[in-house]
Amino acid sequence: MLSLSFLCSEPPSLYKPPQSISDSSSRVSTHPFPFLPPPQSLRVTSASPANKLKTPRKPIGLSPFLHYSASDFTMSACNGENPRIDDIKTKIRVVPNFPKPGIMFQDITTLLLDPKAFKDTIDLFVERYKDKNISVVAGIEARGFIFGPPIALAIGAKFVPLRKPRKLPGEVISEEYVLEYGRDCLEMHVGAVERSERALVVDDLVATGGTLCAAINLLERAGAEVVECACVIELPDLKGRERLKGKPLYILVEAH
Ligand SMILES: O=P(O)(O)OC[C@H]1O[C@H](OP(=O)(O)OP(=O)(O)O)[C@H](O)[C@@H]1O
Ligand SMILES: Nc1ncnc2[nH]cnc12
Repeated sequence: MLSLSFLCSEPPSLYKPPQSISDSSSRVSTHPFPFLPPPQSLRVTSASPANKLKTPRKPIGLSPFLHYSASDFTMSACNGENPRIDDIKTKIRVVPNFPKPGIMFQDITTLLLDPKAFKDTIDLFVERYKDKNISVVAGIEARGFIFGPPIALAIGAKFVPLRKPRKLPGEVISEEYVLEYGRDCLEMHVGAVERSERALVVDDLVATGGTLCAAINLLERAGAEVVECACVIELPDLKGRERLKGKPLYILVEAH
């Protein structure tokens, strides 16, 4: 097996612990759902470099936590996008101190329990990418495998899994990267992507941006053009979008 390994650049700043965590011994607290903790101050946004190219972003002040722009309202055929995003953000559980102390873990498994919110999530991405001539959706293990395939099927693109080391059986290229809580590596099958293909990278969350950076590097080394990266959640305080080599990032929800 041929394995070429490259190391992504260090993140500009790693995770800063939250100012107060009420329950440091337990990972789960209370929530509107009996079994879920309360949502953090999640801010809803569809801002991305791609949007900025189309329409200047102008918050219209619906709420201190909801930042909409004119372009947000034009991205959906019936202007129903923001209620959908509002609902999606309430379905994401925040688990303090997982997988280690100080991390506020954004848990999308609770979003998956709600078929409407899960479908709305996929639909929002499909509406954005269906006419963008994308031939490859590259999903990042593991949670990018949940959102990537339904998007790929809906827009008529192939799905390419970007996997953790030693999971793919064929010849691979590899990229190492630095995480919010450790180091890791992504691999892609040689031949899965052809030169000049237009690729979308999908994951559940961008934190430091190291994972997306590694994914972009893999696709570009194969000769593909990375059109955009798409995630459900961004942790903007970690400035991950600054590590994406100038590629646009589209997200549904910001978490602080
Ligand atoms: O922007 P970054 O700092 O690179 O972090 C984001 C990545 O971290 C999480 O995956 P994780 O590595 O925890 O793996 P998992 O999906 O297999 O749990 C998340 O699903 C992203 O892939
Ligand atoms: N805070 C977080 N929640 C969920 N996944 C993550 N990956 C990196 N940071 C994360």
